[in-house]
Formats: sequence, structure tokens, C-alpha cells
Amino acid sequence: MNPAVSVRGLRKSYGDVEAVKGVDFEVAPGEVFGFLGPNGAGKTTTISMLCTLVTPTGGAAAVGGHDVVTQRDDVRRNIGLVFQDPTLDGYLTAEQNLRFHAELYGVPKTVLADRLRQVLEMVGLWDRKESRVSTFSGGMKRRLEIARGLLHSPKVLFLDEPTVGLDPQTRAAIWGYITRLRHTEDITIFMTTHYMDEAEYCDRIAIIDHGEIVVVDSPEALKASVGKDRVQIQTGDDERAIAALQDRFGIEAAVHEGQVTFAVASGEEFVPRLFADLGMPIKSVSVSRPSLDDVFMSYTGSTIRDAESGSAGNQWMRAMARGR
Ligand SMILES: Nc1ncnc2c1ncn2[C@@H]1O[C@H](COP(=O)(O)OP(=O)(O)OP(=O)(O)O)[C@@H](O)[C@H]1O
Repeated sequence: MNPAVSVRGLRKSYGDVEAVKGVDFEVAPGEVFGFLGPNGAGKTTTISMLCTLVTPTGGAAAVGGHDVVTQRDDVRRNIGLVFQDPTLDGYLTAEQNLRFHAELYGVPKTVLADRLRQVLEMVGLWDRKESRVSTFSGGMKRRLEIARGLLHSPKVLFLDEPTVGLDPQTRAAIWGYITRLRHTEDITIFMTTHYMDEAEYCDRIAIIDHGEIVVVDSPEALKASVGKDRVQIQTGDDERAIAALQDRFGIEAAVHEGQVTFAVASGEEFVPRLFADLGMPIKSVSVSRPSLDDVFMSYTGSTIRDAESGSAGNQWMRAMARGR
């Protein structure tokens, strides 16, 4: 089967700023594919090139088999967009917004009424179809944008940070619609996010940092590739525990989330040694498998939050990355 999205050496510079530095990847039909990276990593620039809104400086990309530079109209007919900034008309009703879009995309009149109802019911806005969009909450507007993005039955739906700025309940609802889509529509989904928990919904994710793809794989495979567990202990004296871990096991630890935290290859097997040889009482121990946070750290050397705030990451996280 031909890939839904195919990208080779794609790059984009804005003057001296190399926003995207030559990325390669393919997205299979029916896949939910995510770009995960901190603010400024190049996610919006990449998705904008795929949607024909930004012209690449180099390389090539095809969506649904159509080139994003030479076959822009074909690409546009085959894609749906939900971008960070809302583009709904507030003075129109929900239904009027969708009808306007249907006209632009040439949705046949014979199917329009059914399709309108289908997409509005999917996002829970059928009852509000006659309300003006200016009266909608942020979450309702985002839901309407998703309905609009799907109205013309696109082959690929592009979502740029679909839940940014929304409360946790609305974020969960939006993910509910997106995951249900894979059963109800014949569609490929390409999305960007800087939320680790949202990346978990994807079949595969590409981690992007400073305009480059660092790794592409399923969330499970990426977590398994870290190869280290996170161990957190509580003792009566954090400083002494950190020093003892260094002296007796050569392990670098730091206080993280209020507990002495470090990374080791097989956490459960290490715990008995810890009790036997740490040389001080331990009040509690927890061992957890790597999260996508740990994956991001392991491949890029900082956490997403640290990358966004410009700080350097803490000591145990740096220790986590050092194995590579
Ligand atoms: N129109 C533009 N002109 C100049 N520089 C730009 C422009 N658009 C993006 N950039 C720069 O390109 C880099 C990548 O930006 P991009 O918006 O693609 O990142 P992002 O990962 O999507 O982050 P965010 O989620 O904050 O949008 C940044 O350094 C940004 O400042």
C-alpha cells in the first residue's frame, strides 16, 4: 500500500533560522502518527509544509500520493485541518460554518445533510447546531473545528496541538473522538503535541528536537528501548542517601518529586541489594518502567519541560540519558 504521507529530506529555513533541518519519515494509511517535541522544535513548520501552507526550502513530501509543492490543489482536496488558531466565523451558527466549508470543498448536496448530522453528533454538537459560534466555549469551538475538518471525508486529518489550552476533561473528550475516528472513518491522522500523555494514543511517534527527528517508533518500543527503570526511595536523610548511592553503587541520584530518584537497568533486581548495602534505613521504595518523559530525556538529553523553559534538566535525568 502506498504511504499516506511520505517525506524525504524536507527542510525549511526562515532567514538564518533552520526551523526544519531535513526530515525523513512515512505514515501508513490508517495510522495515527504523532510529532512529539517542545515548543519551537519545528512541528508546526513541518505540518504546515505537509498541508501546503508553507513552501519547503528543500526536500520533498507527498500526501495521498500528491506532491505538496507541484500538486497543491490535489493535496488540499484530500486533507482536513485542525490548527492551533481557531478559524471559525463567530457570527455564524455551527451549521452555517460547516455549510460554508462544504461549499468550498464541493461536498455533494446529496450527501451533505447526512454527513453534517454525522460529524456534529460525533463531537456532541448536534443540539447546538443553530447556536452562534461566538457563544461557544474554547472546547466546543475545537470540537466544531474537528467536525469541520472531517466534513469532506479527507484521507488525512492534520491536527496541530489539538488540545492545547483546553481543560483535562475536554482534552480527554477530544481524544475520545479522535480514537473513535479510526473505527468510523477510513482516515490517517497526523498530529503534533508536546503532551507526553497524548503521544501515548499514537500508533507511532516521531520525537523532534531542534528541527531534527531523533527517533521514530511505537510508544511501547520507545519505552522498552530506554532499558532503565526509575527507582524512588524515601529515607530520613536525602543527602546521605545520595552520597551512599554514589559511594556504594556508583549511581548518580537526585531529589525529584520529593524523593531520592535514580535510574538502573533492572529495578526490581536491584532493590534487594539496595536494602542490603545502602547502609541506612529505607522507609519506602518504588520502581517504575520508563515513561515517554524518560524516552524524550534519553534521546535528547533534556525533558520537554526543561527544553521549553531553557533549563538544563536535573542530575538523575542526565544520568538516564548518559547510556546512549
Ligand atoms: N514565520 C516564521 N518566521 C521566522 N521564524 C519562524 C517562523 N515560523 C517558525 N519560525 C521559527 O522556526 C522554529 C520552529 O518553529 P515551529 O513553530 O515550527 O515549532 P513548533 O515545534 O511547532 O513549536 P510551537 O508548538 O511553539 O509552534 C522556531 O525557532 C520558530 O521561531
